[in-house]
This record gives sequence, structure tokens and C-alpha cells, in this order.
Amino acid sequence: MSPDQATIPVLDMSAARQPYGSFSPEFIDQLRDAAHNVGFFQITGYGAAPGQAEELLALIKRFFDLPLEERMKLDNRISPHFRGYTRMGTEVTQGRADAREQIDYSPEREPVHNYPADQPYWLLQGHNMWPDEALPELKPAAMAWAEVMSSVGMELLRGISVSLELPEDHFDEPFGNEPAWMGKLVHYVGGVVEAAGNQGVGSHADYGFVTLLLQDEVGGLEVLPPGTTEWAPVEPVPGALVVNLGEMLEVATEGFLAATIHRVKAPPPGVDRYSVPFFWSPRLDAVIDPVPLPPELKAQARGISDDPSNPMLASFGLNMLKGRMRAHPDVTERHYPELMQR
Ligand SMILES: O=C(O)CCC(=O)C(=O)O
Ligand SMILES: [Fe+2]
Repeated sequence: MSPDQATIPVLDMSAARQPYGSFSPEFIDQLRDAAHNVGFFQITGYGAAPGQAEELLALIKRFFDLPLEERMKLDNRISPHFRGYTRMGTEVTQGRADAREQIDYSPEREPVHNYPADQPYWLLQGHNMWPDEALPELKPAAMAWAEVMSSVGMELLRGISVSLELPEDHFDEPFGNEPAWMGKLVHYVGGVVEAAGNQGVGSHADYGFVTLLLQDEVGGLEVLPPGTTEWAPVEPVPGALVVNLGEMLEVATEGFLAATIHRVKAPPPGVDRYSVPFFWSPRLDAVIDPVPLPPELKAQARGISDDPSNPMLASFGLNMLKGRMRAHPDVTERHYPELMQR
């Protein structure tokens, strides 16, 4: 691929496996190319029920149409686990407000109260916040979505493992037991958040493994694949999910896989955009070993700007906590002033 000709590949997940169950070599080649060259692709045939994505997006719109006082019953500042509702313009990326409001949610588990001082990431575990009275349909729809996304995330990681000539179950151990996924139900607005300007969400790479994004038909997502200098749009494809890779996969493969930088432009004034990013992530205490690459892939690895014994791989939970603290400094200050110091 020559610079500035980035196209976002579309892969058909329903053709990923052959009738006897192993991955199709064509699918694996497409997946490897997309994950290495672009770091972004779209998938169709990923197994959602008919109408499931549309129904979820419609429910999300209904939530954000509720009066602010209803939405504020889920105020994320109440949650010590970085869950719940973040008001318009209060999330920060690259030091600037984002023109979006959202609900963050993760697996519903009991909070951990006594964790070792060097494992503060356990504070991320706990209960979600949902509009149980105003919109009781939202929770089951969002949790059912997370279930589908978890299967897709697992299947894609298996495909990625095979594409790196690893056993299919290479990542099963860190992901198998209590994966710490996170879903976001997001509403972008145009022309409302002055401090955001045209920033829907500022440019960033995702910190984890695999992100699965459902976006509506509005558009605005743009990406900067490795070796390119111009932002490429990820056009909405009806029935498709957008997939991108996170920094832990990039670091674990010495840059063979691309954690591609992306951003979302705020929609034009008066236009709303809804999306559901889902971050498929391992256990909070997962430690990821560098991936042994076969020589022909190692030769194509771009390397990473950080130290190769990158402490990033040492703990997924610490990475996630760092990301959550950065995005929500108000939550951190309120519940964990001592972490702010660190
Ligand atoms: O909403 C989108 O299209 C992408 C959002 C995103 O990149 C993120 O939340 O990490
Ligand atoms: Fe992202």
C-alpha cells in the first residue's frame, strides 16, 4: 500500500472458517494484511441477531433524549469504578473536551475491597449504572450486545493468532476467565460543546487489544494508518462493524500489528451521531508475553517507540486504569486523590 491510499478492508466473518472448523487460509491472509497494514477493517456476517444493532442504537437515542436529570441519576462521578453516564463535553482527549456524552459499562461483578497497593486496577471492577426506571430495556440490550461482541472479539483474536502462525488458543488464557471488557454507548453532537470545536473525540490509539465499533450512518471516524499522512474516513457500511487493534497487541508484536491512531469529527450542528465502541480486553491481572513471531513476519515488524521490555505488557489492568484516569480526571480526583499524586 502506498502512503495516502489507505482503504479500509471489509472482511466477511461468516466465511472465516471452513466447514470442518479451521480458519480459511484466504480469511487469515486478509486478516493479517488488514491488521498489519491498516490496523482498521470492517467485518460483516459477525453473528448479531437480525435487527439487534438497529434496536440497540434506537434505545441509545432514547436514553440520550431523556431529560438531563434522568441521565444524571447515572452520573459517573458517583461510581468509584468509572461506570455510568459522562455529561456532554466532560471527557477529555489530548487535553481537550470531546463533543460527546456516554454511558460506560463493563462486566457486572462484585467490587474488590482489599486489593494489594500495587494492583490498584481492581478498583475498576464493580457494578454498572443503568436507567432502571426511565428506560429498563437498555440494560438487557446493552448486555446482550456485549455477549455477542465478546464472541466476536474472541474469534478475531483466534484468527489473529493463526495469522501470526501461533496456535489458535494463544490468547485464550488471559481472556478466558473474567475478561475485563468495556462497552460505551455514545452520543456525539455538533455545535453544542464550544470547548470541543470540531473534536468529536480527539486523536488517540486504543490501549488494549481489539476494539469492535458499531457506528450509525452519520460517519466522522477517521484513521491514520502506519506510513500515511492523511486522515482516511471509515465510511459507515450498513450491517458492518468496524474493528481496530490496540496498543497492547502492537507492543506484543513489536509493531507488526498496528494500533492505528484515529479520531472522530464532531457532526455538523444539529446532527446527532450514535456509536457503540466495545473494547475486548483480558483479565485485569493479565500479563501478556511478547509474541514469538516467525522470521518472515518479524522482518516486517515496524518496531515500537517504547523500550522492548515495555512495562505496558506487564499488566493490562494498570494500562486500563491509566486510560480511565486520564479520560475522567474528575472521577479520579473524587474517589482516588492518592492515585492522582502517583
Ligand atoms: O465513536 C467512534 O466512532 C469511535 C470512538 C473511539 O475511538 C473510542 O471511544 O475509543
Ligand atoms: Fe478509539
